Amino acid sequence: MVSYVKIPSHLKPSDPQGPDLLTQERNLASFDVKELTLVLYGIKDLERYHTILKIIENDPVFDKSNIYFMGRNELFEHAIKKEKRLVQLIRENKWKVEELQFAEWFLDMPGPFGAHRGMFIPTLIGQGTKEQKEKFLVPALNYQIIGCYAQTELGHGSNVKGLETTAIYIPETDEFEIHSPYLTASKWWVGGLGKTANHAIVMAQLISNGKNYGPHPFVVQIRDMKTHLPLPSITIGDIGPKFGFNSTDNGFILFEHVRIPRFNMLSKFSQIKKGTGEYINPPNQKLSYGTMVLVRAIIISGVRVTLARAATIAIRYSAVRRQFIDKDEPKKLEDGSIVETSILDYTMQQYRLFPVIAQSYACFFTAKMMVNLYTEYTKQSSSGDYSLLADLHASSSGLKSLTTTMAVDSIEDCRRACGGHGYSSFSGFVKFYQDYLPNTTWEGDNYILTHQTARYLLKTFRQVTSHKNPEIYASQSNKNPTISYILQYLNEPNQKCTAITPSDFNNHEIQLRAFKHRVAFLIANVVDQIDNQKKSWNSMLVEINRISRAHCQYLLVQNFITALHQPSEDESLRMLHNSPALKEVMTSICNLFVLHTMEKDIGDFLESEYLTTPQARLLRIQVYNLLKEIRPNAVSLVDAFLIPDSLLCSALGRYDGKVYETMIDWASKEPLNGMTLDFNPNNDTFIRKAKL
Ligand SMILES: CCCCCCCCCCCCCC(=O)SCCNC(=O)CCNC(=O)[C@H](O)C(C)(C)COP(=O)(O)OP(=O)(O)OC[C@H]1O[C@@H](n2cnc3c(N)ncnc32)[C@H](O)[C@@H]1OP(=O)(O)O
Ligand SMILES: Cc1cc2nc3c(=O)[nH]c(=O)nc-3n(C[C@H](O)[C@H](O)[C@H](O)COP(=O)(O)OP(=O)(O)OC[C@H]3O[C@@H](n4cnc5c(N)ncnc54)[C@H](O)[C@@H]3O)c2cc1C
Repeated sequence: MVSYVKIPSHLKPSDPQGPDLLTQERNLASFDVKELTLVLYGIKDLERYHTILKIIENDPVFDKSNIYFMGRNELFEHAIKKEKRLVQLIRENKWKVEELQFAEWFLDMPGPFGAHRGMFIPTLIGQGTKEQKEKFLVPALNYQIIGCYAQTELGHGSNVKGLETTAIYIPETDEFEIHSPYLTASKWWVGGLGKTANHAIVMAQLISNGKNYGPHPFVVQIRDMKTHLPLPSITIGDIGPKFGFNSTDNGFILFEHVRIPRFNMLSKFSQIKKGTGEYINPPNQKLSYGTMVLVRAIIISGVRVTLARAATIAIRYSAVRRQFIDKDEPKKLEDGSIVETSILDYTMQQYRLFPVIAQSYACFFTAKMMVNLYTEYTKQSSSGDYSLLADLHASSSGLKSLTTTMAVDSIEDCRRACGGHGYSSFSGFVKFYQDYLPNTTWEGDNYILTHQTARYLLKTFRQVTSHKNPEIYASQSNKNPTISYILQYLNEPNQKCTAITPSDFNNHEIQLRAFKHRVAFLIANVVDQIDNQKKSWNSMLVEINRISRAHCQYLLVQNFITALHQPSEDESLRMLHNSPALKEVMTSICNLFVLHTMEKDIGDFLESEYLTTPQARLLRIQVYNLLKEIRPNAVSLVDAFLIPDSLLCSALGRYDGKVYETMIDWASKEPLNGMTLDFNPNNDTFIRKAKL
């Protein structure tokens, strides 16, 4: 890229230690960073990581050096080129999902084929029959057709049952007629629809013989395969500029009595019989919502790397950045000179940032749990057993809500912790934050999703308590954490925390009891208000949100603690258990995650009377103790995430710590610097290109 400003060559580094500060930090580590990286990725995935990264970093099409200077059209064009190149690479290297996941992560650009891979293909796999897979999935996998997932409408997104697009069965021609009766029925927000896709999975109200059977998925060809123009009676457009995600063409579409063959209704679970229009019920009414459950689980699995990325930038920058001389503990160099303090040494900075590292590790263990639960569900459902669906839906909804909210809050916390430079695009936070933000809204608004989890929790509580002998559920409590904590609460509703010193709060049994007691207490309270005090659902929504959050925080805590203690067949966990140094640092991180989470929601723990006010003070002291304990390992803990510089795309978070050199180098490439100002105030075109 062209540099428009010549930087004077006489400049000496004002901080002689400069980037070496990171080396010094790295020397403080109490554990082997490579070993921890191996735990996080596993041997096979780490090999994949390096292979794919090399390919991506060496390909000029994926070059990101210009990315912060691009406008919408340029971004979109760039994204299309990347997508095409990615497809070539998939073909050339025969990449499978495992490789593709790394490639998409490293590319770090929401692209117009994202919904094709992330929504269209999974829906065909999950909801199509064998014949439908042959017709649609095979060409989709070969990129001969490009699809999108058109569910949300201008007027309805969260309320899927309220969608207005209709699919009416016409027995005479054995077709469905897809129609948008109102403006509000216009499909809206659909990724890849605006300019790219030629097929769509359209969620529409299925109507046969005058009866409405609710939303079902239909495959609709929307553009001509040769001209790429919208097919007759179909209106398509891009929805316009957005908060972020501008490299993707989110679109809208309206249908005017568009006919499609009956074959195009995805019919793995429910069908319409030819001619009679008879509806065949699915084994479970919610199976047509299957894609949402899968994608929520995938989103949860991705949170850990989002948090890791934010923490990496903020921690490295905080180690390099110095402000003020700490009067009580001035920082001395070997030659005795006093230098300003690294901002990472300020306890407030640690309090803001170390919990983000801890959240990332916590999400790592819960992602494993989510993948296991989803795999188990897939296994059982393939033989017709859908009994795990309710559990899966409840935990994936609540965890998607909790973890993505945590992620966006933490990205912003990390950005602010970088001061003024955090506001520059060069920090690596701006586009990252903008593109990540929709995760709190898509695949279910984060507040709406907590209703689903709470529904399940209340139902389980009522089931257990209404039984004459609640102990009947004891045999299920091993597998079902909700039943386990409800039973514990019913047996001992007045449990008290036994901690008498700050370090007692490191006891994992005390921690687990605190979370279990708190959530069961809150659920019991909501059940009482709804069932006995006859409060309406709406009047309880704040509490509904609170119990979902409390339940999911408990899951994160439980998964972390279990991972540290329980013998496991899992390769990563075995490596962790076999290394005392790793176990020690992970235990500190786990304690920080648990106690910081408690401290943030201390009101709940006091209200449930598990904690006393003096104990709440002790807990806070233990949080401060943990910050001190973790401080020497902070940089190494983020290094272990192994987020490559090419992905971070950050002047602040670079591995080598050359923050200031990069800031001015990138600033010199700002295209505005290649223009001169015309000072004539009467001239409208006051900016013109410089002759460089
Ligand atoms: C390689 C891959 C890469 C992937 C990259 C990812 C990129 C991603 C890019 C993403 C791009 C963005 C793409 C996009 O954004 S695509 C659009 C996504 N849209 C949404 O997520 C909409 C959110 N809304 C809903 O899901 C529903 O309308 C809700 C759930 C709110 C209500 O629904 P409804 O009003 O119908 O139900 P009800 O509340 O009366 O409850 C009735 C019963 O049903 C049960 N129930 C409800 N739902 C489910 C379910 N799903 N599975 C199993 N069960 C379910 C429920 O527990 C209850 O059970 P019970 O209590 O009666 O027993
Ligand atoms: C970048 C991006 C990409 C997207 N891609 C796709 C796509 O490819 N395909 C697709 O189909 N959709 C897509 N979506 C749409 C997305 O799934 C919806 O926006 C999302 O499901 C939320 O629905 P909504 O917009 O109708 O919000 P609304 O439901 O209108 O929510 C607005 C507010 O009202 C509150 N609210 C609503 N109902 C209740 C209630 N009952 N109780 C309490 N509070 C309530 C919500 O909490 C929220 O705060 C995308 C969205 C974005 C931002």
